[in-house]
Amino acid sequence: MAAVLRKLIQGRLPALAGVLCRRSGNEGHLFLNSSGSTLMQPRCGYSSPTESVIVEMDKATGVALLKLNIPPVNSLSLPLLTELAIVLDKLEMDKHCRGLILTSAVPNIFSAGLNLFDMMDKPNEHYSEFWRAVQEIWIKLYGSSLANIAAINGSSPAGGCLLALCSDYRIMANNPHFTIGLNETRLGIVAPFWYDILQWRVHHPPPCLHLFVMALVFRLHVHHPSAMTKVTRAYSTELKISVSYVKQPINWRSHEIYK
Ligand SMILES: CCCCC/C=C\C/C=C\CCC/C=C/C(=O)SCCNC(=O)CCNC(=O)[C@H](O)C(C)(C)COP(=O)(O)OP(=O)(O)OC[C@H]1O[C@@H](n2cnc3c(N)ncnc32)[C@H](O)[C@@H]1OP(=O)(O)O
Repeated sequence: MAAVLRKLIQGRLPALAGVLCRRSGNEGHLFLNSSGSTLMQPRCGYSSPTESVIVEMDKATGVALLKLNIPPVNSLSLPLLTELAIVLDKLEMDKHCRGLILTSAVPNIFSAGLNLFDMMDKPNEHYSEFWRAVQEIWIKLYGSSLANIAAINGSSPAGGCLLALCSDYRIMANNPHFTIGLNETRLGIVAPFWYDILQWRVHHPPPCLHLFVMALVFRLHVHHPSAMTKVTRAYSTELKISVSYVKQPINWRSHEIYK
């Protein structure tokens, strides 16, 4: 398992899509266009520079690979947040989808955080709309019923880091040039109180979560699918417990865990 994770974080994340497609046989690529509708693409490897969120769905595993695709730095602009929200809604409603991996199609950058130009020289209505969109992504990702992993394949400052924190689990490429953290505090931008929830969860991961995520990653990479079936059977109880742990209620402050 350590070897699998090492592969993942040594810059091979983009290859994951290929792995998923080769494995599934009946794969499709789901793209969101600017009007919010999705287009199925029958081929693996297709890419369009105009699509801001690329979704590659592996029907065999029920895992969707989401790639942020707004060069140069995947900054979280209002249009990107809106498109991402639509994609998350669609996946949430897709009964075949069991999990998602959030990553980037832009080399060396996961996300540069909130789009700075959405936070300056705009009317107040824009700020309200923008902030609502930021909170919506948090609620959709953190509150999702799908298992979700952030595959951080590049730098991820500020809101990019927060975006990754919304996921159940994070794997970051081991590259000394990739940075992550809340650099925006230097500008006086302070994350709101609900950021505590994410921070707390990262520092106190439920023990079973590791097993659950390891199983998911293993499922994606293993060359013999039957091996995974055995693992799933052997650890079925742990997996059930994991799933119940993964999605802590958002109003978790009342949860015993916080007392
Ligand atoms: C959605 C979140 C949900 C979870 C929410 C949970 C809690 C949230 C609570 C609060 C959120 C508030 C806190 C967050 C605040 C922010 O995110 S503020 C944004 C702060 N971001 C930054 O400071 C990033 C600054 N950028 C960099 O450090 C670097 O650009 C880089 C990302 C490391 C990439 O470096 P490099 O490859 O060298 O590229 P360049 O620096 O040359 O940049 C290329 C062009 O991209 C423009 N750009 C960079 N960052 C942004 C940005 N954030 N917004 C808009 N544009 C950006 C940069 O200006 C360059 O443009 P030009 O080529 O010069 O035109």
